[in-house]
Amino acid sequence: MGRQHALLLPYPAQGHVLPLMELAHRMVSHGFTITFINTHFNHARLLSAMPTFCSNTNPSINFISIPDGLQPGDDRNHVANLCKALMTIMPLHLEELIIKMMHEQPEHDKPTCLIADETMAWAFDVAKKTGLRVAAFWPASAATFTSMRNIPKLIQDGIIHQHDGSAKTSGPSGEIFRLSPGIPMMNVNHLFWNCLLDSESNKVIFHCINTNNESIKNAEFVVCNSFYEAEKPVFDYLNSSKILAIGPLLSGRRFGKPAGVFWAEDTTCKAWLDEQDVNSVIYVAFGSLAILDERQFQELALGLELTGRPFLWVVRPDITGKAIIDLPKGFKDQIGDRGMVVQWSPQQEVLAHPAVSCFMSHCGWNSTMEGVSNGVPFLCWPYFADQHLNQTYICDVWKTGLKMISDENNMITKDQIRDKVEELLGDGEMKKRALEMKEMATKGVDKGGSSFQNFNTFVSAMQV
Ligand SMILES: O=c1ccn([C@@H]2O[C@H](COP(=O)(O)OP(=O)(O)O[C@H]3O[C@H](CO)[C@@H](O)[C@H](O)[C@H]3O)[C@@H](O)[C@H]2O)c(=O)[nH]1
Repeated sequence: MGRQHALLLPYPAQGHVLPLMELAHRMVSHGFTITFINTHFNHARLLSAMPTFCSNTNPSINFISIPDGLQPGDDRNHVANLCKALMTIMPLHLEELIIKMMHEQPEHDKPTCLIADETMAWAFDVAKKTGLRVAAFWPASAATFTSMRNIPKLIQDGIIHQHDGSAKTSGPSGEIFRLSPGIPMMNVNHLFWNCLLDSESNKVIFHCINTNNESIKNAEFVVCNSFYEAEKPVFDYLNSSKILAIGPLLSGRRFGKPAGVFWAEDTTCKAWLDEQDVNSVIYVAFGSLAILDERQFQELALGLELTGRPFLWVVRPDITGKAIIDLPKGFKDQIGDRGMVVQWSPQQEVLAHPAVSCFMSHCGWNSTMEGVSNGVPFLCWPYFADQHLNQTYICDVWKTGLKMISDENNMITKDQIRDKVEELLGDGEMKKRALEMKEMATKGVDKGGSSFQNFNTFVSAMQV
């Protein structure tokens, strides 16, 4: 058996690149050579966040890039425009790349398979055409995956409209349904494609998902960054040997360094955490895409001040969508050493630090899995996409967190922030359950665990 050469293609966003890069490192440890295909735009970001990025990486991983179809200066956080551009332009570049590699590389080094993000399912058609084996990577929950695969059923059951996936029956809290007993309740208005900030984007993504539902039939496996024990009813409902839970990929104990981040990590917060009491620090971070309006941003700062507790707050340079970020007047003096603000943290290490007591999060799936695998309870502040459903898992299924709730002015107030922190940290049962989840997650990835075994099944099958 020769050394297998896998092409890995992420959706071009931080929450997708990071876990796929971790998968690349794990595959290398099982004898694969990897070509990791970023967009030109993200490749440049990775290099500017860490100039030694490529040279410091495992020599069995080769980084290359192709165009994403957008122009310089275009907004790449606009999910619908990005997806449209990717689907139109990228297939040609990917096909050209594969054909070139097939021609130019020596026999023992030719690519053998493509593992692409499920949201880039058009790539499976390209791979099939060029004779590569295909697997899909799904970076989020199996519940979200299931909701997308069940679009035909939701249409048939009269839950969503066929033309755009929106709710058929409307009400103040949307229509709530359950796909099958044990699966978390879902709100039609919170389905992934109904939650992308504007109706045009929702429609575009709904159509992408329908196209992907066809292309994914080409994939031999779907490897999912979740673990069986976290979503047992969903995996049982899917009842497919093709869908393999192999997560959590990103925890405190990662294989892969460098991390593959788009912003330089501020590692000074680790020394600051070392000086804090055990189980004392509120960690606040909203992933790579969420935006807070300026009023809400200021209120959050005041809320953290009001808690009187130490906090570590990730304020991404684009968190308010504006070039300049204004903290409330006098905030830094008021806070002194009690709080630390960074632009980007080494999050997996932060969450594994004993000083961290809770995680105020937008509930992106990676952040959710990272909190879970470190036994950290959550304060949930979802923004869009799958994050409401992830909140349902945290608060209603695993019961390891509390929901932050907007008031009539669409604000999460400073008083609520203080009160929810106190409620969460005063609830010993919540922490106990979080530690139980941690134990399950850890067991899953340890030798002999469910994710460990699924990963072995996957790599062995792709090596035949
Ligand atoms: O200061 C920070 C903040 C975040 N992260 C990392 O960045 C990743 C963020 O991923 P995630 O929590 O999933 O959030 P998003 O960046 O918002 O991810 C997008 O992709 C996810 C996977 O599909 C979806 O679940 C989200 O809704 C979607 O917004 C995580 O690994 C974090 O550890 C850092 O390393 N440092």
